[in-house]
Amino acid sequence: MKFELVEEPMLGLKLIKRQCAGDERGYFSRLYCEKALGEFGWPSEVAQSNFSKTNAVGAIRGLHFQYPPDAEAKLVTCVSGAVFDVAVDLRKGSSTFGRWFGTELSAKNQMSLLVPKGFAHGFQALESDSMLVYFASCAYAPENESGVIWNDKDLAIDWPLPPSTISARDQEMPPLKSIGDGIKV
Ligand SMILES: Cc1cn([C@H]2C[C@H](O)[C@@H](COP(=O)(O)OP(=O)(O)O[C@H]3O[C@@H](C)C(=O)[C@@H](O)[C@H]3O)O2)c(=O)[nH]c1=O
Repeated sequence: MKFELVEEPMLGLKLIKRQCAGDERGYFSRLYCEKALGEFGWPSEVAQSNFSKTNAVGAIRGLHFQYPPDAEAKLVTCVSGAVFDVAVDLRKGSSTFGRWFGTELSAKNQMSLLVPKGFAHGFQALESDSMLVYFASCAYAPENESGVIWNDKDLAIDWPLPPSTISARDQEMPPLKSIGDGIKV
């Protein structure tokens, strides 16, 4: 059971569908596979695997990224509920610098988003108690952690729901403009 490429909306940003083997018990699918995902551009080993549960419909987490040398690729999967998952291209010299892509990831649709290094990532919960698992290619490095404000005027992300909960830290994130012409990854 492997993965199918559904869409590559920006270079290296890949929407992937997990193939499932179903039977009377339920189904089986791979969350991560070094060989198969390497073929989709996953850059290295997994340094960290994260899990988050978001209680309230409309809650937003993000947009987050880490500066080099701690830039991370992330493979994001929703294992319960549903989220609107967003990636923003911050790569210096990229023809899609400053563009965002959003898509629904849910336990039902079996999609995962492979977010390459040099992107900011965030999401909005579309259902209560939505749970995400994400693999990261680099460990958490708070000294190199940063972000972009979720409602940045230049980005103009079309969040599907009115925002409900947002952390104090995320409400103080800088604007896209503060990143200048981008991050060299
Ligand atoms: C991300 C992270 C946080 N923490 C700590 C810091 C803090 O005390 C607590 C909660 O952190 P945050 O508020 O940053 O959690 P959260 O807002 O869920 O952060 C996550 O957001 C999404 C959008 C991402 O893309 C992730 O990479 C990550 O940045 O957990 C770690 O110990 N390790 C980690 O890897």
